[in-house]
Amino acid sequence: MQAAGIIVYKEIEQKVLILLLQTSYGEHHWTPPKGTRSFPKMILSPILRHNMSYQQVVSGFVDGNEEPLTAAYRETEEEAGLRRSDLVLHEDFKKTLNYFDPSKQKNKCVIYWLAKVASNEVTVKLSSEHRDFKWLELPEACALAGHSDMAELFQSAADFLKRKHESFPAK
Ligand SMILES: Nc1ncnc2c1ncn2[C@@H]1O[C@H](COP(=O)(O)OP(=O)(O)OP(=O)(O)OP(=O)(O)OC[C@H]2O[C@@H](n3cnc4c(N)ncnc43)[C@H](O)[C@@H]2O)[C@@H](O)[C@H]1O
Repeated sequence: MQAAGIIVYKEIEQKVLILLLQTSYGEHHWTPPKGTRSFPKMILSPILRHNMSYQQVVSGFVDGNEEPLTAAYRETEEEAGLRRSDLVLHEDFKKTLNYFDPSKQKNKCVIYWLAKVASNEVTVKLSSEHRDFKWLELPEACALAGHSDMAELFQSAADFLKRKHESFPAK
């Protein structure tokens, strides 16, 4: 099972705050916006949100896979209400998590990108799949996500940003 998502963050007073969403189902766990490239979403979402014709969508589906980054953007918009234009993507950050999903009894592979909000004024709008969201500093985000591989991912994102800031020092 393949999924894709985006670690969305904002910077306030030189603090990096990571966006986590809490599911409204199951164990109510917290993750960044992400999701599986599922058939119903692929069919309905472009039709409803992007005015694509049914034929365009079906031919895209039959032709192969939705690009993982496209899926990551789509999931972020569906789950958090943040559009592509609300985000500034770090194209050189891309990491994969592999784990066993106990609820679906399947191995899962999730590709994550990293993006900063274009403006700190953006508003998160949840879908019915989530019941809460938080912007958290690294230690709190790691604790709430609750999985060591996710904590390592957040840490590698923080290290990546630190290196970037160091290579572009403030004047
Ligand atoms: N328990 C449930 N009850 C009812 N409906 C449910 C359900 N679980 C999923 N659904 C349905 O599935 C839909 C969403 O499915 P998807 O469209 O597949 O979206 P997703 O965000 O990838 O799903 P999910 O929350 O299951 O995945 P995650 O990997 O975080 O989490 C999957 C599992 O892996 C664990 N996990 C998450 N991240 C992990 C990590 N980094 N390492 C190890 N385990 C991790 C989580 O704790 C969780 O147990 C929902 O709309 C809902 O209808």
